Amino acid sequence: MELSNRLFEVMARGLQLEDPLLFVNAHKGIKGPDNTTTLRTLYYPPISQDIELKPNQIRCGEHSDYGSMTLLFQDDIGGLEIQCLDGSFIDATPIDGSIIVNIGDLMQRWTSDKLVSAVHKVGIPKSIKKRESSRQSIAFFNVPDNFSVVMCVDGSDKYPAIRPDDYLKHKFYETFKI
Ligand SMILES: O=C(O)CCC(=O)C(=O)O
Ligand SMILES: [Fe+2]
Repeated sequence: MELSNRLFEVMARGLQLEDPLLFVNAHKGIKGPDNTTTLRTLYYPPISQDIELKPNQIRCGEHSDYGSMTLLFQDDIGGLEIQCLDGSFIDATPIDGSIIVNIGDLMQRWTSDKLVSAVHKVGIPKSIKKRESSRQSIAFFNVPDNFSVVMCVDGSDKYPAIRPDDYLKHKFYETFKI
């Protein structure tokens, strides 16, 4: 949480916002009932050699995270890939002691596309040894408070103002059509 707040402040200062704590303040309810920030551990079971893989088999499908910012801790197995602006994917090769910072969709809306949400997926490691090991990652999905309003910080109307909980409902609907 402390690290997220430091990064939120750095982002706001980098964007030269009038209020450098704008993003920090929109996450103040993080421990309460009106904030859906989540810490999730993700376990990918080992893939033994006798398992038949489909062509282009992946461990986690292509997506961007819907919140403001995700801090992602991965082990040394690898497989995470990030999409570049030209549409190709590059490996986010694990670096010991590092954390991956992914911008989420709500931050992209908030900053009128100045910060772009990172499309990513988890593929199968090429090395047999790594494939046969399980993979563990931990994601800290930051989401602004339900009652905050995400509106373009540059004063434009590129995206209509939206509450994070309404945005989540809209995303669920788009994904599952329920
Ligand atoms: O396990 C990973 O490295 C990524 C997981 C992920 O992207 C997600 O859960 O949103
Ligand atoms: Fe993700």
